[in-house]
Amino acid sequence: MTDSTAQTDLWPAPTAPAAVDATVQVPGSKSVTNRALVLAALSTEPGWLRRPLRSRDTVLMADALRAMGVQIDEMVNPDGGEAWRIIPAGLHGPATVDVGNAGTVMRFLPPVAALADGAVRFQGDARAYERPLHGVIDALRALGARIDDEGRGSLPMTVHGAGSLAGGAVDVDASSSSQFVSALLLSGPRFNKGLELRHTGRTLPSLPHIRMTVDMLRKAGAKVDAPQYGGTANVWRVAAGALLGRDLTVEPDLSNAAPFLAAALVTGGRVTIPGWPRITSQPGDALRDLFTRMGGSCELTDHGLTFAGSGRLRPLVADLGDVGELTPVIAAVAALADGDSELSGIAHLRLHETDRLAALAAELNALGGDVTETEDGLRIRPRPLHGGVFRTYDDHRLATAAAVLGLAVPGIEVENIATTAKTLPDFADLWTAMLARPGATPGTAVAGAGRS
Ligand SMILES: O=C(O)C1=C[C@@H](OP(=O)(O)O)[C@@H](O)[C@H](O)C1
Ligand SMILES: C=C(OP(=O)(O)O)C(=O)O
Repeated sequence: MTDSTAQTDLWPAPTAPAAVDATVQVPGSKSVTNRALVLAALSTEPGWLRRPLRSRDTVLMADALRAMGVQIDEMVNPDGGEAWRIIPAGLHGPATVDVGNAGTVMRFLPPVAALADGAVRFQGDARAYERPLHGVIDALRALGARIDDEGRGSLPMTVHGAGSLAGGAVDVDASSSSQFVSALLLSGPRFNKGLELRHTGRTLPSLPHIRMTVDMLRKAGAKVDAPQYGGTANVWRVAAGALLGRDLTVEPDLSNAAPFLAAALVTGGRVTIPGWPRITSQPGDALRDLFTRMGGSCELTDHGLTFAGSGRLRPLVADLGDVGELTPVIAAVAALADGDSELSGIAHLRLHETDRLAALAAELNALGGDVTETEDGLRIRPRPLHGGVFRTYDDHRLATAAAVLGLAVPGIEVENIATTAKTLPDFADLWTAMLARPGATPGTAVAGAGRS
């Protein structure tokens, strides 16, 4: 959780002047956008991506694919947002890929590079060199790829693509990141023998994200056998075959809806997220259940999701292993609740943008909280909190979690709010606009036993 950012760049988190009453248009899903870009690049024909997320992670993905020969034209979508036209081409090196600190770019693209003709160099932010990649590197080597990582098992590295990859059966321990599985599955149809992937690890985080991968592969025409989730089977099979170009409209990013829904919960207000899908593989859909358990209620209609707080914040005892990326905002709400929370199943968060368990404990405790790390999660005992600097460790979800706390705790200054550009560049403006809504009822109390 090294903090490389100077503390001079501080954003005063606004307190909620009243119960929020707002409609928030949340931009497109990072996970869907970056999967769609990879699948489109591997297709046999051009495709469209409508309302894609434009953020640091997705621009890095698009630029990396362009560096390997894919054409991506950016246009205005007639129904709003942008439309990206993706025109696949023979993938080739030499190329350099900047992964930034995007797990999706650093894990999903090495298999694509193995299919390219030529050398593809991977580099990125300092933190990207610490995040695990061995599952992808070892698997690709077993499937026939040549990779020069100077024995590190992590970035930086060069994939020496041979224009094709044998493929076949491989064992992968993906207990440190589900993205190892998604990465190999996404390129699997283009391997000569397809792919048979057996997960050997004791745990497998973020299953909904793997389900999203399988779902999007099938919609692109791939033949995929997936284990019954929740069962004991652990083998995925992808048949070799062509991927079809699609015309896909990207759903709003439901994980990025978390801070806005949390605002309804914390202020006893109401927030509507238009376009919330009725059926989705996004893990953020679990917020409907999790935040209802924490004291709110929700209604899902054809217009979207309306979530209302009750003025009361209940603690949460939950295994968040499926939905790890929701943890920082949930932890912020839990720190304001009227009882002790226990969040488990999230040891792998130590390997995310920063060590999220250490960072959340340190920053909440610096404001007067009582948070301890457990072997696989956090124990959060609400205490009266006071203002102060909330360090964000270049982690977008630490920054949005701090904004949630700031609604109820005066004087919180968020370091480097601009780090939200990883997945939600408009965050600060959306937040301010949400709080300025004329529908707000002045004088409504803000919930939270933990605030000062
Ligand atoms: O495949 C994806 O799009 C993601 C998978 C998850 O990664 P981990 O399994 O490493 O947690 C998640 O946390 C990340 O934000 C996005
Ligand atoms: C873990 C996350 O990102 P990444 O795709 O970089 O793994 C996240 O967005 O919470």
